[in-house]
Amino acid sequence: MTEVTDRTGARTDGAAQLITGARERIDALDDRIIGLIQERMAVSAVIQDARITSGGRRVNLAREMEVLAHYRDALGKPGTSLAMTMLELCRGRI
Ligand SMILES: C=C(O[C@@H]1C=C(C(=O)O)C=C[C@H]1O)C(=O)O
Repeated sequence: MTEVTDRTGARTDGAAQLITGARERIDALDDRIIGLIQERMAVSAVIQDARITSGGRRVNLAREMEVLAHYRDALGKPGTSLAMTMLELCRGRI
């Protein structure tokens, strides 16, 4: 059993190679997801700043309900948790 196999938890070299390649794809996907979240945070900040400058409030709960429903419809109940975390990243804690 090679060192690669130890790191993956696989019991065969073939499985270890498959896992190593798939993990590289996951790391690349995670980089893209993080980049998209950072892009979303920047766009969200533009909206919040415009609303505050106009005399409004940072948070708009009706819109947040739409965002939460969007994620729940696509991903199920854990999608709601994911969206809540993302909203916190975008507008801070409320
Ligand atoms: C970006 C907005 O402002 C806030 C941030 C939101 C978001 O990041 O999706 C949603 C609603 C608001 O609480 C908006 O009103 O669209």
